[in-house]
Amino acid sequence: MDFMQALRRRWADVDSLVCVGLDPEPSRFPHRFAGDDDAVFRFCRDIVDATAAHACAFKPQIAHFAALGAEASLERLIAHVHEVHPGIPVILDSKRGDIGSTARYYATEAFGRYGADAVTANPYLGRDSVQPFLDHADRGVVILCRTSNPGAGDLQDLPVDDGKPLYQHVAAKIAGEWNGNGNCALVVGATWPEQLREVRAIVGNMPLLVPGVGAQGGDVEAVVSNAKSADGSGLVISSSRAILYASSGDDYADAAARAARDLRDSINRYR
Ligand SMILES: O=c1ccn([C@@H]2O[C@H](COP(=O)(O)O)[C@@H](O)[C@H]2O)c(=O)[nH]1
Repeated sequence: MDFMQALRRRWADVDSLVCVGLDPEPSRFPHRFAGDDDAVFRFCRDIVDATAAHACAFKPQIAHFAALGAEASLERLIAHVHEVHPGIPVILDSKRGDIGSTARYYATEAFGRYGADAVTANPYLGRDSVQPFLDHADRGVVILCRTSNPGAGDLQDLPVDDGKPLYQHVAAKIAGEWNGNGNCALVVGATWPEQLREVRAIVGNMPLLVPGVGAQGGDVEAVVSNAKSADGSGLVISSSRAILYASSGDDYADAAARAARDLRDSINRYR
């Protein structure tokens, strides 16, 4: 089953648009992990196992592992998801973007080394820089369009040609030209509900990865109302810190499960 099929099946099977972000920060781990050499893997594994029933996808952020020298933990974590929770797609958030000859290696890193089902990519260098990812037709390529951060508009809102902002051209180009294999999705931040509405109008039913609820304060009702697809799905709404660190006590896994379930329920109220 390819990434898009797996995602659609998962939306339906668990009636959830929640993506659980995996952004390990050892200083925020519960005390029981102090001195544990394998803390990054074990903490993330516990979160995965506790939240899987409510998740349409998992999204590990590569810098959170690489900065700790914990790439091996990331490999094991993704293998764990595939082995213990088959059918839940893993989106590796690495936002890669480089000339084509190097991008080939980034594609091998994401899909070969880590075994991710999808990867985030930066379109700034143009189509040839994303093509090595697009060529993996069974994997998803989730391309930055209108990011969740405060400075997103610095470049992404610059008017192009007809006065429309750059992010709308990115959305149109990817939906119209880069999606020949049907494996593209876009990143649009939950913090920008109006832009979400604009992008949905441009891309039809293409999946949107939407980070920015939870710790960044995005409004769930506005996200879902403005950006759901025609059938009430189409969204991968990602939350990391609000789920991972819902409790710093020994109930961290149960608290994470409750946070993921509550987010699912709150999203479903507006679908
Ligand atoms: O526009 C973007 C693209 C990616 N991210 C990533 O999502 C998570 C958000 O974490 P929270 O704790 O839920 O705020 C993080 O890994 C970012 O790198 C994003 O926030 N915005």
